[in-house]
Amino acid sequence: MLYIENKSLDPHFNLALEEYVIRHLDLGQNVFMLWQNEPSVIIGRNQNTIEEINAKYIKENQINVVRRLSGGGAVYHDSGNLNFTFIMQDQKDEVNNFRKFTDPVIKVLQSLGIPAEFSGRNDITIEGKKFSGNAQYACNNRLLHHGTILYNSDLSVVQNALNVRIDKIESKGIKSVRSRVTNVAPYLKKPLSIDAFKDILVQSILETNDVSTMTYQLTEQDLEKIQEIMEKRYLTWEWNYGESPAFDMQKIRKYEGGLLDLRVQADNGKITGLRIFGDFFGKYEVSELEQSLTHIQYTEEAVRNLLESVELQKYMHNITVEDFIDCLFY
Ligand SMILES: Nc1ncnc2c1ncn2[C@@H]1O[C@H](COP(=O)(O)OC(=O)CCCC[C@@H]2CCSS2)[C@@H](O)[C@H]1O
Repeated sequence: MLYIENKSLDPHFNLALEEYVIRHLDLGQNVFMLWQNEPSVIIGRNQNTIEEINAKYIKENQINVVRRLSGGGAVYHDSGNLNFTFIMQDQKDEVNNFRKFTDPVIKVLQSLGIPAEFSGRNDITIEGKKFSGNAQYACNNRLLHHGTILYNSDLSVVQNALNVRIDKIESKGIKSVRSRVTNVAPYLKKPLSIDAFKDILVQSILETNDVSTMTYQLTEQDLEKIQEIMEKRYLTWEWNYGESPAFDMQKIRKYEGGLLDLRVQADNGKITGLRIFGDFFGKYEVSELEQSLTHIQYTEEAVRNLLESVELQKYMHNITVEDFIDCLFY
């Protein structure tokens, strides 16, 4: 097993690094990595991004939203959350064997006096509260297993960033399990910094006290390729939002000018169908507006541009562009 040290806190870089290692880097050995992100929501491969995030909170708090290659639900990361990744050379038959990868982590925690246990489908918990979610991705006969460890994250943000009014949305995407979460650090008998915890973890996984002899340093060439992957995928709106599966949604809100009721169908990040109801009145048929909004990108910017260009007041005398945007996106 080789260790790749990675100090980046950029989720786009970190997910591109994982992809680079599993798809392109051949070190002739299995690889282990530990990494942290600045505040980010990491969306599962088959999820509907818009459904998983609290868009308003995410914008106000400048939280990144990035989709990963592995399946499963949406999770929140900040620098108090430690991620671990195993990339196995030839592990077809290990797919879905989560315990093989969570057991070594559980062992370390137990050695620190923490009653951690594997639970359910893909979690590690303490006293029934989740602190680690795990997911896998297989490619070219290799297997990537990664998991989170909430060490000393801001748990109030976890709830806020992922908090969505699910009742308003019906989706074909996979919904996250909104389970109760906890940090690890408060359970330690003696306080330990996240860096010290990292050292203990990597030494245990690599079964050595001298990690440096088993550490691979990324080369300039590696970094260039990671940068390429990052730009082609993880920094694009198309990947992070556009990949979302089709969904149907109804949003009803009351504004100063009256009720607004929007029914939206979207696919691949585009609005594919829209009906507008409510107690507004205008000079023109609202179906004209519905048609203009259909087939444009399902982004705040695209919708705002369109609404401003058609003079919304012609169709809905008493509803402002801001009301419409609020109803559709927040
Ligand atoms: N950081 C973190 N760690 C553990 N659990 C979390 C976290 N953030 C949120 N949650 C809780 O888990 C559920 C989602 O659980 P669910 O089981 O739906 O999804 C997962 O666990 C996916 C794990 C992906 C791990 C990858 C490893 C590196 S990149 S991301 C969410 O609604 C919260 O209640």
